[in-house]
Amino acid sequence: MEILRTKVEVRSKLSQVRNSQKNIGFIPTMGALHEGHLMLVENAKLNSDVVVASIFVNPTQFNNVEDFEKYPITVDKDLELLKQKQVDFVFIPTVEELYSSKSILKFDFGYLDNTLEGAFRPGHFSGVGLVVSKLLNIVKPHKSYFGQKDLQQVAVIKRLVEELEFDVQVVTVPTIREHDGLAMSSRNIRLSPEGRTKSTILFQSLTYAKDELKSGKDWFKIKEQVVNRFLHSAMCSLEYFELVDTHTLEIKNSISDVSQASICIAAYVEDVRLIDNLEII
Ligand SMILES: Nc1ncnc2c1ncn2[C@@H]1O[C@H](COP(=O)(O)OP(=O)(O)OP(=O)(O)O)[C@@H](O)[C@H]1O
Ligand SMILES: CC(C)(CO)[C@@H](O)C(=O)[O-]
Ligand code: BAL
Repeated sequence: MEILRTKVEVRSKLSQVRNSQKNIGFIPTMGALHEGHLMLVENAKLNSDVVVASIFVNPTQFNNVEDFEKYPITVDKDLELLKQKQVDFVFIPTVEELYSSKSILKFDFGYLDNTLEGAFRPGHFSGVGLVVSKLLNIVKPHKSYFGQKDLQQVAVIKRLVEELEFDVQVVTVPTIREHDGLAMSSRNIRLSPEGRTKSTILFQSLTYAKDELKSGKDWFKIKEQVVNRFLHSAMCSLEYFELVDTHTLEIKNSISDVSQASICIAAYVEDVRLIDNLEII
């Protein structure tokens, strides 16, 4: 496995790969790797000749300074895991390397910027759009892999790729969970043992709502129950709990007029903000 730190190195190594007619699979990450990230790598390994991962905690996508400063960093362990998975190249740029000039470009993803994550994290998707555009332009992969855990991010990136004509296929990989259902996330390691136990409320709320919806219960009643459950749970506070069209992320009040629906949740457990979602149909 080769570690690349500059854009020049990445461009030079990967143009050789492309010239030898090999396919490149790319997994962008912010590090603090877990089984969810490794599943993206495994998918890439199955479908590409050469696998490239990046580790970069992108400052422009953080709307909250404390969240940025507390973002877990475990580079040595990450490199060990990527090596075990036989990743070919890892790109680890510094902030100066990717943002050599202070960016003035902003992305506006319209509706996607004003709902769910967009509404609670102003500027977040603009930062994601910016860094993903940079990474795709530097790595020029044939396929790029993203987790379904960040459902809205997938919608944003698909839109970015479509509108800016990036020549890449966006592949979505299902969410990998802990044994008790908690979606794996780098931020989980910030939870105290008690917070970790309480954090199952997210997945439990999703599965409860899915079962109730399937048995015909009214969405507003289900949502009320979930809101109440959070109000009675010390350490946990709900930010949103919404039924959406899986593709457009449009908010729905029932599953009667959609072909694919998901429930999306964001909640704080202690001071850690967690998100998750579950496909309903
Ligand atoms: N549990 C998971 N299952 C599948 N993919 C995941 C999972 N967690 C993260 N990913 C995907 O891995 C990629 C890199 O994500 P990132 O490095 O932000 O990790 P993360 O665990 O989502 O961290 P956090 O949510 O704390 O920011 C993204 O495409 C993300 O959707
Ligand atoms: C796609 C991404 C690597 C961009 O920084 C990040 O948002 C993430 O890890 O999901
Ligand atoms: N995986 C999402 C990245 C973020 O929370 O900023």
